[in-house]
Amino acid sequence: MDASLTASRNVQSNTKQQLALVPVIDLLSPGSAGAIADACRSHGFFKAVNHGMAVGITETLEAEAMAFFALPRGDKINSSFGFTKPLGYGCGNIGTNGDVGSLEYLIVSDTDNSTPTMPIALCHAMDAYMTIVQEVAGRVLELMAEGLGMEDTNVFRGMVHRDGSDELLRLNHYPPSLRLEEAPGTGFGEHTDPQLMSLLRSNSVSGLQIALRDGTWLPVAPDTESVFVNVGDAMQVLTNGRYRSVRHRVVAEPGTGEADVLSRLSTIYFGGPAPAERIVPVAGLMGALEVSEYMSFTWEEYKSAAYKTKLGACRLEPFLLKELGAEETTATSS
Ligand SMILES: O=C(O)CCC(=O)C(=O)O
Ligand SMILES: [Fe+2]
Repeated sequence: MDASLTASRNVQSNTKQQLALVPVIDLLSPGSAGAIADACRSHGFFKAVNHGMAVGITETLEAEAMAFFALPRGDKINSSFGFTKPLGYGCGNIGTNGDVGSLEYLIVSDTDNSTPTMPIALCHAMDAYMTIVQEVAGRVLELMAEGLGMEDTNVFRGMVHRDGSDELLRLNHYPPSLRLEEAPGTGFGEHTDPQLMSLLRSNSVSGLQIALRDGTWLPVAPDTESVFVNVGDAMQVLTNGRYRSVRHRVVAEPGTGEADVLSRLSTIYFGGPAPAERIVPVAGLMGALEVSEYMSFTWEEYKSAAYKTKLGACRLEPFLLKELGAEETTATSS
């Protein structure tokens, strides 16, 4: 066989194998910025180790969250009374457009301090967690900029860590008792996160899957010691498509015997900008002749458009500048 053909086949199959693995990045290693840029381009997702988050704080949050979700349903509903939707407690629904999932959740915002009747220990645990997760988010956002060779490595971090920025913390709990008869297996349906990026931690119960670029689903083994990073839609636009948001979902495992008593608990930090922030490709990143792939919009406009769609919709699609051609459009919306 032609040696160059064999070599090219090997490269293709190596690339496929590499894609099938979740990139693992040591945030303290000297090459982390480059490795993060590669992962954000290829997967829009990676696992961060050596992130420096205090174990005690994450364990306390997990314990307080489990205690909260163990409360009677009425108490959980009452405890988030006063929150403006989508903040607060919810069960079975995801958003307001008919999406369902086998989970209950609690969403709080960093700027909305109206936590009227939530258990005080849980509030403290969430505050403490928010402080440490924001530090990791800042570091990751800086490395994301550095990996693109940007002169100002504070651009993304500055958007998310600013007065009035839209930072959320979400606790998701998937008890076997909530498994859906009408849509078995649906823990949390496939979607991309709209923000710049999300940081996800979970207990040791599996379920998270990410979509690779070829559309295949890759199960992500849970790892209680690591933080998983999702590239969000806003980052895709800010980098004019260099970094791609990742489609992901949670599959509710059928569970047998022992596994039936295990519930997945995940904690997700979403790093979004202030409502009036304009989401356009960062000027310092654009080549001389490069044009934006997207219309100009504010975070507020994007968020309200996203909330009107079904969870699995390609939410960036309506903002694509179609002149780029049909092929480009299809590739970007995946
Ligand atoms: O609960 C999980 O593990 C992931 C959920 C998720 O993707 C989300 O809340 O946006
Ligand atoms: Fe998500």
